[in-house]
Amino acid sequence: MIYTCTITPSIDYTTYLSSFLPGELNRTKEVYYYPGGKGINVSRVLKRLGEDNTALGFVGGFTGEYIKHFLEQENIKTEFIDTEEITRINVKIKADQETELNGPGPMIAEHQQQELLSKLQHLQKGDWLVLAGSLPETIPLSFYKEIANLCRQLGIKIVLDTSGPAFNELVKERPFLIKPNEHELGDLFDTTISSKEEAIHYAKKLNELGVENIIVSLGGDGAIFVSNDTILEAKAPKGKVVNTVGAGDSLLSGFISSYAKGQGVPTAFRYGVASGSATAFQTDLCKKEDVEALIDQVQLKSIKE
Ligand SMILES: Nc1ncnc2c1ncn2[C@@H]1O[C@H](COP(=O)(O)OP(=O)(O)OP(=O)(O)O)[C@@H](O)[C@H]1O
Ligand SMILES: O=P(O)(O)OC[C@@]1(O)O[C@H](CO)[C@@H](O)[C@@H]1O
Repeated sequence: MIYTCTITPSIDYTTYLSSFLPGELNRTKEVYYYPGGKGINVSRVLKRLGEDNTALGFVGGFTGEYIKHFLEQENIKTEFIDTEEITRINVKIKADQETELNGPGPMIAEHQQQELLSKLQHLQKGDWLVLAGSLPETIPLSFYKEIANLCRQLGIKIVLDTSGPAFNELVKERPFLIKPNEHELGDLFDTTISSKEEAIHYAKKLNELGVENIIVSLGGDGAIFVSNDTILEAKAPKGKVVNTVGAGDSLLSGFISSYAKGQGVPTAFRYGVASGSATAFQTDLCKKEDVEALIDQVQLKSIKE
């Protein structure tokens, strides 16, 4: 079974305008209220690609209820822990540029952290745990390490798509797979990544530190895959970009859904990149048929060191 865990979910209030003027009253006609947060996006895309999964994490208030209800409507199993705080609403403004306003994560009390650990103790050998989205600094780093240790003891594949100080610590715990974008990869090494060669160089360093598989997403330029014995470059399909929110989460979901079925890395990576682009080309997250329509347009190249 695949589990996702979103410590900081959101409702993504997504609106489209022909132009956005900061400091002015902007009236908008096209709005969407999507359940969001990276792990939740991964759950939604996995389900659309045919993978049953369970969404874990913390939600609260009327926004939390909305998220639970939305996911249940999509037949996604949820086992959220209730917070006393209202789950944040993130604002995504799509005009000539994409502007995002993400709220802070919730305060998670000690007993709520323990509740999550107890749920994780029921995972079985061979299960996957995708820990995705920002990790609040109000939770001690030791908690995230406890999660990683538990997964190692239980034989669970841990996948990380996160950022910040907790991410810096968690990469040392030898996760199975991580998916930074080029900025997040740069932040890990206190540097700026400005070329594919640099992305490969730093991804290799992570591999040497014990991360088994690294996917570096490069937006419209596609992505890089690095493991012990493989370096792949994938060029993304070209198309009209509508909303890139969740494109990285879709890339991860596509990769996991294919890999978990026993398909090899090149097939899974190609499927992942097609999923990321399929999401970028529409308002909501991609569906299976959108991904399959793009597969043949993903150009894969093996890179020799
Ligand atoms: N402009 C684009 N054109 C085509 N494909 C795109 C574009 N932007 C993103 N993608 C696809 O989505 C994948 C992930 O994109 P990106 O690197 O922007 O992820 P991210 O920064 O993690 O995004 P997010 O955090 O919003 O999920 C890319 O590898 C690519 O396949
Ligand atoms: O604030 P975080 O947790 O870093 O990112 C949250 C978020 O921007 O990421 C998702 C897209 O990847 C959105 O659904 C959500 O609003």
